[in-house]
Amino acid sequence: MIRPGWTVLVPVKALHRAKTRLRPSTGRDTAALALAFALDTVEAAGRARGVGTVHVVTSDPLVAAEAVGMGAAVLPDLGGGDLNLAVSRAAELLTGSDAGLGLAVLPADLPGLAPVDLDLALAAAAAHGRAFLPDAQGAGTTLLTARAGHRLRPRYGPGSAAAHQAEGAHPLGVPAPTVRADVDRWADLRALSHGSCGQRTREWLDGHPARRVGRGPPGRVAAPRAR
Ligand SMILES: Nc1nc2c(ncn2[C@@H]2O[C@H](COP(=O)(O)OP(=O)(O)OP(=O)(O)O)[C@@H](O)[C@H]2O)c(=O)[nH]1
Ligand SMILES: C=C(OP(=O)(O)O)C(=O)O
Repeated sequence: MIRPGWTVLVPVKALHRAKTRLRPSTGRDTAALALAFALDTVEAAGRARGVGTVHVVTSDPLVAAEAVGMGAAVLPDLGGGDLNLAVSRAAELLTGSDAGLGLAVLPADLPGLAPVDLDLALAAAAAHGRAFLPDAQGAGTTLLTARAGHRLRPRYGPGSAAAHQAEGAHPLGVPAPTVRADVDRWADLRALSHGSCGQRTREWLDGHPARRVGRGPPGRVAAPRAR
């Protein structure tokens, strides 16, 4: 059942292939950390008032099982390793049965995501047929939205902010730092305060004390350092 509000797609790469840029810092635990990031992202998205339904797009059975356990829906990854194709095919599956859906794509690496920030970004996105939120550095993209009747046309990858703007998506300038703070490298994780991370990410960090990240006051998301 699709609840009123934005239908959120969270693409999650197969864990054994995920977060390769973190491997130098985490070694074999990268899969467990990627799972923690993903589930914390899904949990926070589900708590945003403007979100109706969260769909995890994945081929990974463990991710799928955990997502269902959290009350999220799961869509198959039909992208064959291509993120943009995975997102587009998942969107087609949803809009094929309900053309009235507003869709929002969130990467699964936002462990500090605050529902209030996501609500702020989604409220701004509602004013545009298609919109996107650049990542903290400004060159990439985290949130990508398409109102009902508009196609997402995802262009994730290097330089995706410019690519999405070139495709006619409106760049959102709202102050929603936790929606922009995707974690690709260890420096990104260190820029988050321990208290602002989701529970699963905190538990992973607590299990790896040698790698404890910055200890800003709970809830503060420091401006991510340059990557
Ligand atoms: N379902 C699905 N999700 C993907 C795919 N590629 C990337 N993602 C997700 O898209 C978001 C951004 O992915 P990347 O940052 O490019 O990949 P990553 O695994 O997070 O990190 P790296 O391996 O270091 O590039 C993350 O949430 C990934 O899980 C894909 O082919 N299929
Ligand atoms: C996928 C993207 O970036 P990253 O791989 O750094 O998460 C993006 O910004 O479009």
